[in-house]
Amino acid sequence: MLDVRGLRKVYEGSGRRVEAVRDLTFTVEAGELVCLVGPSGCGKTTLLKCMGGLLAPTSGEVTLGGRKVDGPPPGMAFVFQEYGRSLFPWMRVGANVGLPLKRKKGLGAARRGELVADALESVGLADAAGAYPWQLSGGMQQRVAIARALAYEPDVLLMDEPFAAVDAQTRADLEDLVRRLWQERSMTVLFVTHDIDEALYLGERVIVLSGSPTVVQEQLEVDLPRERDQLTTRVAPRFAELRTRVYEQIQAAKRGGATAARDAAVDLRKDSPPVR
Ligand SMILES: Nc1ncnc2c1ncn2[C@@H]1O[C@H](COP(=O)(O)OP(=O)(O)OP(=O)(O)O)[C@@H](O)[C@H]1O
Repeated sequence: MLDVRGLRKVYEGSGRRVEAVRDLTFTVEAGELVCLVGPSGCGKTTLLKCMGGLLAPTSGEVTLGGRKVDGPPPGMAFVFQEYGRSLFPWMRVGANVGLPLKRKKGLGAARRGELVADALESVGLADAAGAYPWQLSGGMQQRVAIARALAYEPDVLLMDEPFAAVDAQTRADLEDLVRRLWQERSMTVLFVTHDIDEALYLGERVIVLSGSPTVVQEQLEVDLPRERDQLTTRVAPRFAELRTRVYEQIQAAKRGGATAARDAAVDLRKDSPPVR
């Protein structure tokens, strides 16, 4: 459904040339929850911006439901890392959440109000509509950002390291929130993180990226039970095996770039879960 083919992105300008993404090809099926994990600076944000039509690739293409993405597609919503910057401080929470709905044609004020209330309810902030973002904690502000994406009723939700700036306890709660919302709302979710444990806890599939210039190093199915729990899932022997495997891949990528990483992938595949 969401297809990335031969995606390459080179930044040029100010006497600097950076090949951020070299050659990325993968597919995310409708209704999947896929995590992308890779070392810092490997081009994860660049990739998401290209997927969301916010940045034009140098070559290759992204298609959504067979249509080429060349601007933000209807039905796609984003949640970024910097919740502090993504919410307008002079608008109340309800107005922030309702803002993108103005892009949806033919939506009356009453329906907009329902969608906002429903989204805030979904993230446990039903009573916060009248507050200003700066009156809320960091974790609550990130919930507001998630509610704003949900109110839009997206088919596809792109999340770019959304929990990097919150404390560990809040992060665990927000991870559980994402899994619950994904199950309840049947959305396609693509979640970018540099945190291996987070990728494995959340994802049904994990795509491991190499260091920059980036290629897809490996994709693995997360064959953990669908019902996950912060206590039991993270200490399961299978979770530890998967974590070791992804960690090895990322280390190989850092040591020797994409080629060494692909060699490591071949070794690891001998006793591995299904790889697409
Ligand atoms: N607008 C830009 N102009 C020039 N170079 C850029 C631009 N944006 C990103 N880059 C470069 O592209 C590379 C990938 O950056 P990107 O932010 O996509 O990586 P990332 O994996 O999201 O990083 P991190 O994990 O640290 O957030 C980096 O070398 C970065 O300096």
